[in-house]
Amino acid sequence: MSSAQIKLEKRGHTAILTMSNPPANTWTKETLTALKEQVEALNADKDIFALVLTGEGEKFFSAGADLNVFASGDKGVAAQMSQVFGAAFETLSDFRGVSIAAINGFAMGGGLEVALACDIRIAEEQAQMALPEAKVGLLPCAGGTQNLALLVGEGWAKRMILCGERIKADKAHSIGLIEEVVGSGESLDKALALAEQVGEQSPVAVSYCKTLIQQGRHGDIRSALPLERELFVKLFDTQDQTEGVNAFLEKRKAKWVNG
Ligand SMILES: C/C=C/C(=O)SCCNC(=O)CCNC(=O)[C@H](O)C(C)(C)COP(=O)(O)OP(=O)(O)OC[C@H]1O[C@@H](n2cnc3c(N)ncnc32)[C@H](O)[C@@H]1OP(=O)(O)O
Repeated sequence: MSSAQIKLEKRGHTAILTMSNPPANTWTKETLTALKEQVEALNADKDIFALVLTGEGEKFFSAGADLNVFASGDKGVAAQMSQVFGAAFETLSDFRGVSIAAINGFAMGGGLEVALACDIRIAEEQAQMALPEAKVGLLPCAGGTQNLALLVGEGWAKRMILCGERIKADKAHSIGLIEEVVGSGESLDKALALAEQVGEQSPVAVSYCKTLIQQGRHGDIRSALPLERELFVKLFDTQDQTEGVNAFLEKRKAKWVNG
């Protein structure tokens, strides 16, 4: 199910979602709803283990919310948009497989927040990132104030959010905002290679591990540690558990059924 503004391509066990809303791949109610629906459909597709999110064109990953939407100063629009942003990006965060942002250009505001909702971020050397909402009298309402600080610490999060500092890919890498910098035009290939690596792991085990990491992030270690033990045992209800161990012992590649 492809949509005009969030294009979908499947390659093996990986889905590529391309934000396509020229000129700057901005977010509107429609593009956010399309993203949410695409991720929900991928979540239900047992053959998909990873998704890669990128932007169409060479200049923009995404410049964030379409600022035309907020020009009238309508509070009802603000309430609706913040809900739609939250629903879309939380659905992405909760994707059962691994999500990888291939940042191919400017990632600004909600364009960086969507990358923060992914599990892994790879950026091209020319990419630039910012949460510049306050510069236009707004604030990051799609997870940015929380997720950025969790990744890079409060100091850099404050520089980026309170001072509006825009950073380049090499700086983003040095502060831990992205995991890798690649050459211009190479982010999609790199993300696909990582997604292929994901496909070598048991998808159920990956999904449980992700749940546990999220639990540690949003909850506390006292509830995450017993859950770790519980999900470890629960893996033994799956075919993939016996398949994984026996494939190793028989010196062959595992064939996952995602169950
Ligand atoms: C909860 C979430 C909230 C938010 O996300 S609020 C929005 C946060 N994002 C921003 O503030 C970024 C705004 N954009 C920019 O600052 C600049 O762009 C860039 C620095 C990223 C690039 O600058 P340059 O290279 O000079 O390109 P250009 O001419 O500004 O952009 C090309 C076309 O794209 C339109 N555009 C860019 N960003 C947005 C946007 N966020 N909303 C609406 N339009 C946007 C421009 O206006 C222009 O259009 P035309 O060619 O018709 O003049």
